[in-house]
Amino acid sequence: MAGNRDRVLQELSGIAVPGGGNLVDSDLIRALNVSDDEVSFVIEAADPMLARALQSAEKEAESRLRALGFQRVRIVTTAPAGRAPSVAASSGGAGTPPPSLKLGRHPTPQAGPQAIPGVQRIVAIGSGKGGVGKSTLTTNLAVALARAGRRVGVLDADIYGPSQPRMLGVTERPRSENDRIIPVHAYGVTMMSLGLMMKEGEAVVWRGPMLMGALQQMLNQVAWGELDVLLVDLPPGTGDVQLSLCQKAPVTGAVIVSTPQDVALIDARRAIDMFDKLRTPVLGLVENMSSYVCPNCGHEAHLFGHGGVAAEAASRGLPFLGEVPLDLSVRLAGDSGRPVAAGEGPVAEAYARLARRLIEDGMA
Ligand SMILES: Nc1ncnc2c1ncn2[C@@H]1O[C@H](COP(=O)(O)OP(=O)(O)OP(=O)(O)O)[C@@H](O)[C@H]1O
Repeated sequence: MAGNRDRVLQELSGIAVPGGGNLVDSDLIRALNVSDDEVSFVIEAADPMLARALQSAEKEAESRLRALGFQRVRIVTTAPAGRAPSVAASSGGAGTPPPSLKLGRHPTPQAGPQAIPGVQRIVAIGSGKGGVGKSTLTTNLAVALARAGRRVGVLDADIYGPSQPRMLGVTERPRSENDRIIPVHAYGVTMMSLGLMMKEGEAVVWRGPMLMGALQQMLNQVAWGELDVLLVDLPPGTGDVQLSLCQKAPVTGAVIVSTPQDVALIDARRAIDMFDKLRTPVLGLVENMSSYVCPNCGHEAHLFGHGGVAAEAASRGLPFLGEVPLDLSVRLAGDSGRPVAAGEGPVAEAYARLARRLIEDGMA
């Protein structure tokens, strides 16, 4: 009950913590769940020493909440096992001291979505299912938009599998200047990715709050400059990153990518429902791997079916933005860091059509 939750927060804000402040305004409470007779939450400390120092605050919270009438009170105090990975970014040359940037800190309290100065629109590219080509679409759409004269940025928020650096052929590390991260540029696109801050293959082991902190830094600490549109490559599914993005930034809307297969469409529906719940408009659907034209005989086959995404869009009253064929050149280009949209041919034209559609509809 909302009233119970407010009472719990009020009680917790009366409990002082070492170093000043209280449990609530020091942003230590996570996963608060309140029902009629039960309350549970996590106190997340920045390090194990602080976690130990917070034990008396935990005890006090438990007895105060029991005194409020809660039958069951479950509190867990945790701290990250290791230090957050620090940024290995350098200004390029060997021997240059690394800049004082650290990604993966806890999120700083923010009253609501915060605009990025100079950035006109933020468009999230999402999918319900992994591997449907969301990152490939983001890269190529960005390149096609840049070729059409738009000022485009790509924020690679696919935190568990950042692939924008590889697909845009970028290996240089971002620089820092006055505590700001200077993004990199390729094919006319301004880009920033966690993948540029980590060694290749290094798994990101951050948990929810640190992920949110990293995303917040990528939105607000990167010097994005003047952009008509910032495309955000989301991780697949419906999780913390999607939620944080819509809470921390004024997202113009989301484009959902799916293959025509039923299983992908089921997951795409989940993604659409999630954006509805987050009150982020779904700007439209894109069908990827739509058709396959045999390079030898020219026969067109529909390996994953065809038209399913357009039908889904029609049944939901959402715009169908267009389709991209299944073509070996897309993968080869992505793997070699030379996006297919930067060249010529039918696939590059498919991305150019999508870009024109977004521009005409005022989304980019
Ligand atoms: N239209 C296409 N034709 C051929 N191959 C494609 C096409 N679109 C994507 N691919 C290939 O499919 C694979 C998955 O694509 P991609 O990484 O973009 O998917 P994703 O949805 O972003 O996946 P993830 O779940 O990792 O975020 C890649 O190897 C990519 O090159």
